[in-house]
Parts: sequence; C-alpha cells; structure tokens
Amino acid sequence: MITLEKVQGSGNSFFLLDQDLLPSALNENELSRLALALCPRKTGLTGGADGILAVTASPTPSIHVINADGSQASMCGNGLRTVARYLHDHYGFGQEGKRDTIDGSFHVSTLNANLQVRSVGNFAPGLPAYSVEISPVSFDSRSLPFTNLGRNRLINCSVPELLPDLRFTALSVPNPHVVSFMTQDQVQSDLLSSLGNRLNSPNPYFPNGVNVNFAHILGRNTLYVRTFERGVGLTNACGTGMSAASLCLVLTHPQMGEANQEITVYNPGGMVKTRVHYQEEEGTYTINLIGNATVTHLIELDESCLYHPPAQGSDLEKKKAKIKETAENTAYQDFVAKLPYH
Ligand SMILES: N[C@@H](CCC[C@H](N)C(=O)O)C(=O)O
Repeated sequence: MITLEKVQGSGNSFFLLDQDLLPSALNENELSRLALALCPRKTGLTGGADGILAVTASPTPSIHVINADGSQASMCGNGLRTVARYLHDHYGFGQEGKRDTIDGSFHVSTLNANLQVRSVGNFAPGLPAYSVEISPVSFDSRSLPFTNLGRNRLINCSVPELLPDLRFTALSVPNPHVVSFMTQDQVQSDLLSSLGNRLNSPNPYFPNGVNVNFAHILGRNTLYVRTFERGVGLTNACGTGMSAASLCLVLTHPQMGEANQEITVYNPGGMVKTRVHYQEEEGTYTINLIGNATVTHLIELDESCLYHPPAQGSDLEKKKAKIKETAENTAYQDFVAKLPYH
C-alpha cells in the first residue's frame, strides 16, 4: 500500500506522489496515463485535480509536474509550495542538518531550474505556508516560444492577433505565460476561456500553448488574477501566473506596483503574496511566491493502481482506495470566506 496526498495551493489542486516509496519510479508515460485517469473533474479520483506532482527526495529533492491532460510542465508555483511542505514534513528538509541557509531554506530541482523554498510559518490559523522562488524569467520569444507576432518581445503591447482592445506581455518564468491588465468585468468575462482555448489549440502564435492570465489592479501592490492554464483550462489559481502578473505590474505600471514590496494577489481560489526582486548585476528578475500549502486528502491504495490505473479514477473509490479527508480544508475555507475578494 502507498499513500497518495491530495494537496492544494490557493485552490490549485494536485495529487502528490512520492516516487521514492515505489519499487520503481513511474516513467513519463505512466505519469501521463495516471494524470488522465485521476484528474478529470467528473470521472477522476475525489473530484479530480489540476495535475500530478511527482516528488523524489533522494539523492536530491526534485519535482515533475504533469498537467491534467497528461502533458509535462516545466514548473508549478502553487504545487512547489506543497512539495516543499511534503519534503519538510516527511524528510526533514529545511530542518537542522538539512538546510542550505540559516533561514531554513533548501532547494528543489525542477525541469529547468534548482529553486529555493522555505517554510514561513502559518498563512492563517491552521494553514502552513511556504515561500518558493520563481525563476528564471525571460521575455525572449524563444523561451515560451511565440512566433508570427512580428516581434521578439511583447511587453505591454497591443496584439490584435490575440485580442483587439487589450495589451499583452509575454514571458516565461520559466513556463510560458501571457499577462494582460483590464477591468474586473473583463477579467470575469468569457474572453479568458475563449482566448485560452484558442492559444492552447493548434494556432500560429504559441505552438506549445501558453498559460493566459487576466489581471485587474485593485490598488497599490494589490491584484486580482484569473488564469486559463495550458494543459488544464480555467483553474482556481496559477502560482507562476500570479508571479508573472506581479512582475508585469512592477514593470508596466510602476506607479501601482513596487519591487521588493509585498504584493497581494487575490484569485478565484484564495490569495497569495508575491515579492519581485531585480538582480542588478545580472540584469535578471526573480519572484517569491508565498501562500498556503494544504493537504486535503490522504489516499491509501495498492501501488499496482498507480502503474495500471483504471480508465476512470473514481472507480478506485469503490473498493481499492481508502480516502481520508483532513481538517485542513475546513481551515482553508474559513480563511477564504474572510477574504474581501475571491
Ligand atoms: N498551476 C501551476 C502551473 C502548472 C503548469 C502549467 N499548466 C503549464 O503547463 O505551464 C502554477 O501554480 O504555477
């Protein structure tokens, strides 16, 4: 038997699989098949999820992110916080003898980068919180990639090929994002799904798809962000998307957003904090993403179900999986209910 955790960061939910508990780690095809079985909202396990986080602790901590549609992603900000918590709680990372710095941070390797993470106490009563580094950042068209838009960088540009009346910034952090600032009504409109679907189907501009973020500036250092995620669709929140939007705020609306200051980002699933840093010597940006890392379910199942999942993950609920809901989700709902926006 193996325990799979269901976790969420700002309502962005995942199945967290510890590959070190298995006799042999699941390969990419097996992880992809597992995501297709467990993640669908209607037929998945415990109401599905936005993806799978495959974690290994040894020889060094690492994470593989699989989107709900089985595709691989280079990074997941909300997911990385929950992985940091898992490595801290189950393997002692960040604790005495297993920390890189005095503040208890340690590193987790992702597809493209080795990123610093650390526990930052509670976000709200009963809600452990983690801070994770979001980097490297690039505005170069090749890093997303995008093409056929007549430029190598899009920074707060009008791009009629995407939508006529909005301005867009395209950046990788390192997974690909476009960010646009607009009114709250536009953020809540169907435009997000229609553009998200268009740019994540075969299209001449973003051949590998792109995460689409619609943002509204609520006040100084305060944003509301809604995201259509590549490989998933509309999600409650996207950590890299909110980090990308925070950087865009600082760069393109400097009177409303400051570097090195806490930025509050509300989203349909809750709220996170970000901080944008500029490294003058290298001319680079990094972002810190801070928010809840919540365990919602503990799912005990036979490991054979992971190698050979049923077509519908919900079938596991009938007899093969023992599912225990934690009390943490109630604490999270209490926290969200008190937020001024969500
Ligand atoms: N939810 C994530 C991003 C997950 C990956 C994304 N869908 C992609 O394909 O790039 C986050 O919190 O950052």
